[in-house]
This record gives sequence, C-alpha cells and structure tokens, in this order.
Amino acid sequence: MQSLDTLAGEGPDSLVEQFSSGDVGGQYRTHLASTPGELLGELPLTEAAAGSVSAGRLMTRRVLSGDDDRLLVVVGPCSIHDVNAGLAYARSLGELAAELADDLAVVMRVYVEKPRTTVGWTGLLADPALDGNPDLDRGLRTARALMLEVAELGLPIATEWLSPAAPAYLADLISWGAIGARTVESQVHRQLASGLPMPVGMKNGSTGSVGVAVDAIRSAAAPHAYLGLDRDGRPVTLRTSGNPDCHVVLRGASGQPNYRTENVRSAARLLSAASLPTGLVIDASHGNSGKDHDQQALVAREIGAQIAAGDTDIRGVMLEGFLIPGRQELGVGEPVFGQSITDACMGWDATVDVLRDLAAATRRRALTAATG
Ligand SMILES: O=C[C@H](O)[C@H](O)COP(=O)(O)O
Ligand SMILES: C=C(OP(=O)(O)O)C(=O)O
Repeated sequence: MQSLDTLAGEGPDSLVEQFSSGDVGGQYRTHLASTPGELLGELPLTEAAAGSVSAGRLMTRRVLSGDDDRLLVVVGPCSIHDVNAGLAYARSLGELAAELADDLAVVMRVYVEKPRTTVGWTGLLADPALDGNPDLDRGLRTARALMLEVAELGLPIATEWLSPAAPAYLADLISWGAIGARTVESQVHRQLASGLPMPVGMKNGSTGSVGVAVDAIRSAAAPHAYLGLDRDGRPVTLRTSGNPDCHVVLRGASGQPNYRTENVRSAARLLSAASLPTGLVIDASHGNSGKDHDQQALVAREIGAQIAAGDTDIRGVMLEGFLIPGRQELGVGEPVFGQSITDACMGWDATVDVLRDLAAATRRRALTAATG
C-alpha cells in the first residue's frame, strides 16, 4: 500500500505542510503496510477456519436472541502479547468448551488492540515486539496468523474493534466483536459496527452510562455511508446496511459496578423504552471487578446466581482469564509465560471452576423453564 510519506513526498515534515497552514502539535511518520487484499492473499481463510467462523457467528446470534438457551461466555486474556501463550490457552479452552458445550457457548477473547485510558502498550497489532517501536504491518500479519490457528481449532473468536482499518484485515475471522467503553460514543465506531458481519457488544461508557450503549445499538442498526479503504487500499465510500445483532455489555465503571439484578432490570427497561430486545451480556471484569481478578470470580458467581434464579435477559458473560493469575509489568523481571501484561486475569484453574459453575447455573435455568 502506498504510504502517507510517499503520497505527500519524502520526509515526516511533508504531511505537516500538506495538512496544516499553521502550527500543529505532532508530525506524521509512516512506513509501508500490506493492503487488506495482499494480507488475505498471503494468509487466506482456510475451509476449516471459515466453517468455525460461520458456526461461531450463528451460535452467538442464536444465544443472544434467545433462540438457543445456552449462555454465551466470552473468555480469554485481556490482551495477547505472546502468540505461543495465546495458542496454549486456546488449546486448553477448546477442550473445556467442548466439555461444557451443552450449557455454554464459549468464544475466546483474542484481543490484539488495546484502548488506553491515557498511554501504554496498545496491543499486538501496533507493537508486536513490545518494544515501543510500532510495526503495524508485522502486527497485522502476526494477529491474522494467530487468529487463523485459533479458528482452525474450532474455537470462535472475539475481539474489540478499535482501529477503523483493522476489520478489512481481520473481520473474516471474528464471530463476536466489541466496541469498548472508551469508544462507544464515537460515530466512527458505530458506523463501523453497522457494517460488521457479526454480533457486536456495545459496552456501557467508561463513566457508567448504559444510555450511550443503547444509542450505539440504535445507530449501528441503521445504514451508514463513510470514508474507508477497499481491499486494494483505495479510498472508497463504504455503505453499510445496519447491524441487527448489537447488544449492551454491562461492564460497570470505576467504583460503580452494574452486574446486580437491579442493574440488569434497569438496563432492560432502557432497552425496552428504545424498542430493543432486552438480552444482554455482563462483563465480570473491568468496572465490575475493580480490575481485581479474584473479585472477578466472585462477580461471575453472583451473575450465575441470577441465571440460576431464572433471569433470561442475561445471555452472556465476559471474563478475562489467562494461564497464570494476575498481571506482570512489561519489561520488569523475567517474563512469566501465560500471564497478562495489561489487566489482571483469572488463572486457568479459577476459570475452569467459574465456567463449570456458570454451566450448572444455565442448566438450572433451562430446567426451570422446561418444568415451569
Ligand atoms: O481491558 C484493558 C484495559 O482495561 C484497558 O485497555 C484500559 O487500560 P488502562 O486504563 O490501563 O489504560
Ligand atoms: C478494554 C476492554 O474493555 P472496556 O472497554 O470495557 O474497558 C476490554 O474488554 O479489553
């Protein structure tokens, strides 16, 4: 793909000159990246991966609409920083998902872009070497290769859509997408969601507003037209038809959890008032756990209790889990294989316990519904 530098002439200053007639706060420096078409040609969707993605999308749609009475569980690392650890996790999760498949519809978080509150590592896609030297071309290739392997294991994949350019490179591998708390009010992200071929969860805003997530669902359900790139990297008008499969994800806010019965009822009222279906997902991490991975397991059990008591609006749960509990600071000490470098995650053993409990809760809900 032609770089911004080559479009504007050599050197980082040339774009500054092109874009501005006065002072600007930054400078543009760029390097070449593959077009979506080139990367998809290099790492094509295999038949096995395509089957896994279409089955994953159908499964998530059916669970979210209530046509399938299982519970959607979106679980996995806060972020992938080490492909081998991501794959080791995927293999274990694939086995657990198969064991619990009668009750749970498991989707793995393969999050390769991280939105930051201020600054920090922004994910595998931008900085795959974790050294502060962004290399998006390598990051996109690494992310796509990893996602292909996970899909070929038969495990549906979830990711957060952050860069509006990323779906052209990765969307064919994703069964469930999220628009995060920091971007749910962004028109660009709502437009993006309106054209994505998978269910998309709209997180409540970072200060706790569920209303902005409801607005996002309404916006993404409508058709849009916006400036984007085609497979060859040419600017085009992208026209979307609207995404009918968007839903709220309750993720709480700082000091303000929203996973309890009264929060679910209040979100359902907001959805009903907007003439939207009331099914939703609850994220047991982030503002609902205060980013404490031990607390996350307790929150998940409370959500399980609501499900066991018969709540049918809770259609899914999100969990942040990795192989080793907690988190490690990037660049401090020996790296720990399978431990998060972003938010603290539940370890594998705790994840197995929580998923088994959620399966039992879902089974009880189904039994109550069947026997009245
Ligand atoms: O899920 C991950 C984090 O919560 C998100 O990227 C924000 O992290 P930060 O507040 O550490 O920047
Ligand atoms: C960043 C995330 O979530 P939120 O947008 O809720 O902070 C996430 O799930 O990784």
